[in-house]
Amino acid sequence: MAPVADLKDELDIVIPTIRNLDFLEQWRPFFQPYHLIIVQDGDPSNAIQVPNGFDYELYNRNHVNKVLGPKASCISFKDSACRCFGFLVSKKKYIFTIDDDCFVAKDPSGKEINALAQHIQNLLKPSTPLFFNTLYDPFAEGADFVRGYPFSLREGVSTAISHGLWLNIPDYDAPTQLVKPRERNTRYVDAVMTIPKGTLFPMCGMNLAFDRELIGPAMYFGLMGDGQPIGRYDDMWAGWCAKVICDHLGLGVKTGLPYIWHSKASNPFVNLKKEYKGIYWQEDMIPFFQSIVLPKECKTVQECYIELAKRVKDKLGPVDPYFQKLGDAMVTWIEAWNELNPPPQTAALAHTNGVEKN
Ligand SMILES: O=c1ccn([C@@H]2O[C@H](COP(=O)(O)OP(=O)(O)O[C@H]3O[C@@H](CO)[C@H](O)[C@H]3O)[C@@H](O)[C@H]2O)c(=O)[nH]1
Ligand SMILES: [Mn+2]
Repeated sequence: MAPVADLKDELDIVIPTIRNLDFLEQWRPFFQPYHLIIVQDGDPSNAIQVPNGFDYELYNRNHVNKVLGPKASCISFKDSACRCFGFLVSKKKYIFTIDDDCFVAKDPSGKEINALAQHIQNLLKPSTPLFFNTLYDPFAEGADFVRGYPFSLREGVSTAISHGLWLNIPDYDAPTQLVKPRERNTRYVDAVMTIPKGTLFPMCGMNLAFDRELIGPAMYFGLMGDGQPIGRYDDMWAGWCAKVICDHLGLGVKTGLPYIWHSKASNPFVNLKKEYKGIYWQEDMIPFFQSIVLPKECKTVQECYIELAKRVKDKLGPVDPYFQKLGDAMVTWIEAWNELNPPPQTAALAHTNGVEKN
């Protein structure tokens, strides 16, 4: 792999955790130069030990409530969806988010995979959503555009999201887990490809990176877990919203390398209880997202997202009252995002007027 741009001052690593952070020892060579944002879920009185030598900030539920006040209602509790709070408070251009049961995988040659470096490569190089390159990522070393690929499209578009994959425990839904409890993913597919414009995909949050300045406000992981009728659709919801907005704004989404080693299979029966409404509702959710054509007046992610929230309430509200709540929470999320991430000119104005943001 070509030398990787050093983004240590431009990228935060966001980790949701309800367990412990021992997994960081394996990632130390790759992660130590980076700042970690740890979002501790569950009981805030539990002490989470962070291995020595890492630069980090840790937020538990008390911090979420303190930072957001009433807007904290949009941040899920007791679900990996809580990770999006880390996206909100970060001040960096890039985010890499990883689960605490994901370890360093090895490629077929036995070499340890620096997943972060591959995500950075994916994000810094253009995507090609408008015309599929059959030799996959044309910007990868040793690859290029194939014959017949229009030269007018070879510049590509900016990449907003890099979606990595998993060896060992694949990200299957509960019914599939129940039917195939011992199935392990041993296939290492050496490819990165752009997901074509107009095509949705199931975004998994366990090995994911994105450009926060390009798509951050759309990376809301919804209302899941405690007090909600659904779980384990956090990343899926964010992925569908983000992909529709990327398509509208001419941004790219890539999937494939890097792989991580996913070590823990969560309980399929517990997962089924969390997922079952989602499995049923997604037969309405997917046609909804496939039908979305955002107005040309929507020029920012926030404008797109607020429009999307309106349509969620309007079109999915009749499916279940949950979507009314979700639509409102999407608006709250954007309000929180704008409050914590004011546009530069606003921030500068607030500063000159002596209105220091605390
Ligand atoms: O209530 C919770 C549960 C978990 N977490 C943290 O979130 C991640 C993922 O947890 P886990 O590995 O148990 O979940 P999986 O079934 O393997 O994967 C799901 O998680 C999402 C992908 O990231 C997606 O919904 C499923 O693929 C770990 O870091 C837990 O510590 C939590 O914060 N709160
Ligand atoms: Mn897991």
